[in-house]
Amino acid sequence: MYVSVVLFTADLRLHDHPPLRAALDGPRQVVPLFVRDRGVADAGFAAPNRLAFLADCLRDLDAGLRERGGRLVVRSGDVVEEVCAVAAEADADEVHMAADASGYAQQRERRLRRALEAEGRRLHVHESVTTVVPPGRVTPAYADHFAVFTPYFRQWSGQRPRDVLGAPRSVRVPPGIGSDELPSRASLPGVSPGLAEGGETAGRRRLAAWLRSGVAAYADRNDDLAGDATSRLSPHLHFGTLSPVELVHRARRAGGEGAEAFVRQVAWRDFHRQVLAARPGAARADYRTRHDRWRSERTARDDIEAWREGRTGYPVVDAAMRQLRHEGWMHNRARLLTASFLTKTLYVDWRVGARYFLEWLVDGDLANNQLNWQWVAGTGTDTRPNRVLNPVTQAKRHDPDGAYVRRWVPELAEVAGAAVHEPWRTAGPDRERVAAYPEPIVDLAEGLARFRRARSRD
Ligand SMILES: Cc1cc2nc3c(=O)[nH]c(=O)nc-3n(C[C@H](O)[C@H](O)[C@H](O)COP(=O)(O)OP(=O)(O)OC[C@H]3O[C@@H](n4cnc5c(N)ncnc54)[C@H](O)[C@@H]3O)c2cc1C
Repeated sequence: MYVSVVLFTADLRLHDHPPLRAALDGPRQVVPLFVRDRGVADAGFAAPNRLAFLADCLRDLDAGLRERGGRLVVRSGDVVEEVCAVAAEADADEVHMAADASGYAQQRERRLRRALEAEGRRLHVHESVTTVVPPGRVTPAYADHFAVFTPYFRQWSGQRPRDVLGAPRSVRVPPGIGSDELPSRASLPGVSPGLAEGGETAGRRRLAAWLRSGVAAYADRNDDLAGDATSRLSPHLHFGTLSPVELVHRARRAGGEGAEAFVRQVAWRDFHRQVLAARPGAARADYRTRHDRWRSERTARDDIEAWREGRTGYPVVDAAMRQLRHEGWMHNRARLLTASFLTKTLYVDWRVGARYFLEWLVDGDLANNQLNWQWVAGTGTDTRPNRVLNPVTQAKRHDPDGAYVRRWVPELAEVAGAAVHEPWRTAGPDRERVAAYPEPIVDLAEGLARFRRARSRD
């Protein structure tokens, strides 16, 4: 019997799964494998919220495989050693997996190919994580990648994504392959109380609800902080419990302005992946440096701590940072505001903020996080380096009646209307009512002047 191993990575689903479909093509047995990779933990990427979501995903994937006569094999350790060990145990002929963008993922693929070929086995790599332009795909007109979103999107829109693949009806796993126990979210410490449920079942439910009653209004409402009118599909896209190809097909089928705007936003995810695939170093270093001499972490320690804990005295910034800790997720507009506040008002290195986001975000994703941080800090692709988002005017525009701030900052719950967005100064008229709320840690004009002085040195 021909045996294949399917290594699940950032594609923890059964629907529209090219590696699984290829492995099942013909009379074959398959070992569906997930490795809890020591390399990912060593890189500091194993944060509690993502581990909890991942535990849900693995349990759901195992349940789906069992319904089809199979099961998920889970191993822990070095990914290459574990895949080779399982392939040897199962006497497998080949391994199938998805391509991905980060330097780590590219190195993993190279190591795995070498190790498997040394044992006479083949590695097949599929496009399962992106939608249209896959990581590492060279586009002759733009050397190795697109640095500007608009021409990228033009090319992206001109290509029809491949057809959606159905979930398999049955999966036959060879007997006797040992597996670790499946992890469970209940046993994990430090998880946000409002964390969403993981897994393909939850993801498909969310997608169906979004297409039914959310996407049509996306173009008008996606920046409405209190309305929560975005899809919240990002953790499902990050873990691959939803296929981006299926998502785009179904959104386009729904049609209309909202769906178009939504699909354009999904293309940003591919855009960042093709940048990271070509420039893996951009996960750590400036993509396009401005030679910033950021305040040192020691000098800015108190400001950084206030920002992390949501007590800067700027209500919308504090609301967003508290939402992050409570839910492990934050609205895109809030991510933009808080990142701008850290890098351009406090003048703190974008890496400090990016690291903190990765500690908490359930969708924390190297490509999207690091490159969005750089976009805001003005060191990234396609960016306006000196644009600063004023947290007060932005809050009045995107949370006009203050509902978002009042939801997350209970000290301000009694303050009516848009007045809630003003930083609460000692001399202010409502100060007594909001005595528990902190003084602003920085004067906006001073923060901006510091930023402009620093950038004008270039
Ligand atoms: C500083 C900063 C850090 C960020 N870190 C991450 C991160 O770690 N992981 C992450 O998935 N997104 C990140 N984003 C992008 C964006 O904020 C989130 O994708 C979005 O808020 C997720 O919510 P949603 O699924 O409701 O988005 P929707 O508005 O419903 O969009 C649908 C999907 O499109 C993609 N998308 C939307 N906006 C962007 C964008 N700007 N860049 C790339 N893809 C996008 C996401 O996959 C998202 O799920 C970051 C943005 C900023 C400004």
